[in-house]
Amino acid sequence: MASPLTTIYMTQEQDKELRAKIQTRQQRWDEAQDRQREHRDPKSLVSQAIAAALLSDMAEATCGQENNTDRMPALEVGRTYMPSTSQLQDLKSMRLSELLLNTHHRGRSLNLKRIGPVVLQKASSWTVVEDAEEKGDAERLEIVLHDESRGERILESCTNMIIKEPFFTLSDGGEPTLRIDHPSDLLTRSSGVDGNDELGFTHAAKYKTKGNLALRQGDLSAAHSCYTQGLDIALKDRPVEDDETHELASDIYRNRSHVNLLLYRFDEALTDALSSVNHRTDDRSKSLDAKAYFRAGCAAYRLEDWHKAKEYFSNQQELTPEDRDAKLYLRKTEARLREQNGLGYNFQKLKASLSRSQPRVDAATYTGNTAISQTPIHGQGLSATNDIASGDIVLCEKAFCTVWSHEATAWTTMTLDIRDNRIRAFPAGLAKSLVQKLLNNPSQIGKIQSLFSDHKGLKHLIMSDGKPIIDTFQLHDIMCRNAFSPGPQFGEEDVRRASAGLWIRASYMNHSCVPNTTREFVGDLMVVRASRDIKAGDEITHIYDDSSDVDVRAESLMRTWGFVCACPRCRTGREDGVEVRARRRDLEERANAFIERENPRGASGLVIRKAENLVRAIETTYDVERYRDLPRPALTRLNSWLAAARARKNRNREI
Ligand SMILES: C[S@@+](CC[C@H](N)C(=O)[O-])C[C@H]1O[C@@H](n2cnc3c(N)ncnc32)[C@H](O)[C@@H]1O
Repeated sequence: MASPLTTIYMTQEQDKELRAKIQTRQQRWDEAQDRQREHRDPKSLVSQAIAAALLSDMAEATCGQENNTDRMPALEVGRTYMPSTSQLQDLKSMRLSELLLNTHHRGRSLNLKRIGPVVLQKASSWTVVEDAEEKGDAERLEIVLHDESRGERILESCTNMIIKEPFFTLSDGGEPTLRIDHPSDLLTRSSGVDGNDELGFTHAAKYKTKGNLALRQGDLSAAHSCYTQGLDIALKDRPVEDDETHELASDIYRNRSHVNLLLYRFDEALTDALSSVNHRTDDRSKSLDAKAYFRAGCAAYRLEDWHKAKEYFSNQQELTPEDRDAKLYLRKTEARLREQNGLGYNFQKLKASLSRSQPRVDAATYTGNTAISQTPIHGQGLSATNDIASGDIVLCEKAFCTVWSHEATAWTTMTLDIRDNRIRAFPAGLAKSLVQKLLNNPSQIGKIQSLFSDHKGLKHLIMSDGKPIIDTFQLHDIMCRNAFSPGPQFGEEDVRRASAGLWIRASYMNHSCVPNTTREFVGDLMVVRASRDIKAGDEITHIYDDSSDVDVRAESLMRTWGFVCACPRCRTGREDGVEVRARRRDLEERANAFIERENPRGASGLVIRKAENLVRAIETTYDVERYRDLPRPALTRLNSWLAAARARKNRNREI
């Protein structure tokens, strides 16, 4: 995506191979349908897992990163199903031996124990599990794509787990498997933390101490578990009015807020920090409350709720007027509020703050010139709330989520979508980061769910057993229709690990081949400017794919966004006929080769005349009448080259 998401064009051979690889699964399916569910010997399954784990470790050690598209993991997509939205208490427990192949066991739950190592593959992780209560049988359990929580691999970090409404099917390799696509279908109890200690106040204090120790050792997940258990005990057994318990609970909330900030769980960090505030007037309490407000402010800042952040940092400053952090963060928050209110960005400063290790800007989103509304082009879109002059900012949006090609989290996978039989490049790394961010911060789920996608999925946030329900198929389709690439800002782009991001407000902009805006990126800040005067009420459009040839553009618009563009430019382009378009493509290629070869600085009169001849030749491929109000993109680069060469020549003459 100079355009949208990086398209990886595969050779016919590669395309055939990939389809074959994915489709052998179908044959295995047909074979498996006839098979009775066999007894699965735990020992042999565990041995398979050990061998596979060793092999995948060796592959990792010897190959490192794959270096061609063949080796990109391939996923079949489009076989969607809903995540479980039931509470565990409403599900009837079942045994592993009752599983039926190709079945979603709705209304049931499985209590399992991991008995094998975890085999880590790029697109999934799998292990071996047995029934927690009925030994003797075992099955393969696989998490597709999203085996991560709080920065830890989920399967590796737990031994006991419950699957809600289990889906028993075949893996890509044809193995009967308990498959988990939606992270909320799996409930785990973290290993290493004993939840069955004697209850009582002294133990809540013990958990606090254990949590502090885990925090010092950098084990954030364990620290979080300890604090949570400490809070459970403290709040369950003693009335909160009890002073001692109240103070202990406050301490644990404040500490857990700190851990949550480190875990990027800003929703809980905010509620924890506010729950810990005591409003007492002695110096010690004031200082602890100031600390809590600082944490609440940081959480609100990361959630980009600038008004709340300002309120909390102001509360902190009131309690501890000399605190330098409070002053610094108040200043930063006020700068964000100015940006949000349209009082301008310091682009120079923002650009200077960027580097490969810091590719994201500290800036707010400004959407003031736009409104979301129904549009004639398609569904919802953006319209201008006031007149915007050519060159002025329409909106500036900080990405909700990005991954950069040079970051470890970036990776692209190839998908074959069985709904339209098309192969696409999918930013799987971005998908994982997005799921993680939403699981960590359920308050953000609604705005993502409202974005356009083909798979409708869930309409609003549902919490179940303390977890937000995430429909990963819905997120997959949302990403396919809305993600963009911020381009190669920090060095070469690697197609196997393409940079990609999601900008929520900008996602509402429909495509036009004659758009009224341009977009550029400053790190993860998308800056959209008017490319001509826009009147209040006009729809704001940008170009999803700017290939100059109508067929190339149409293929990309259909492959990536699933629509046929009916604009005058596409209509006129098609009317040109095959021969004229082929001639134009050929001339454009010659023009591009010319530009690569010839430097406009110091170009001789002869070279300039060559460029002028090429311009004239390309112009003959555009019918004057039909193209009167339409752009002629095959000329854009060459005309810029000519303008630069002539300007240089004139300057030389003046000297
Ligand atoms: C990023 S969304 C744009 C917002 C979308 N209209 C909505 O209702 O939220 C992209 C999707 O909008 C539709 N779309 C955008 N521009 C279009 C156009 N010029 N013609 C037809 N459909 C378009 C396509 O379905 C595309 O996949």
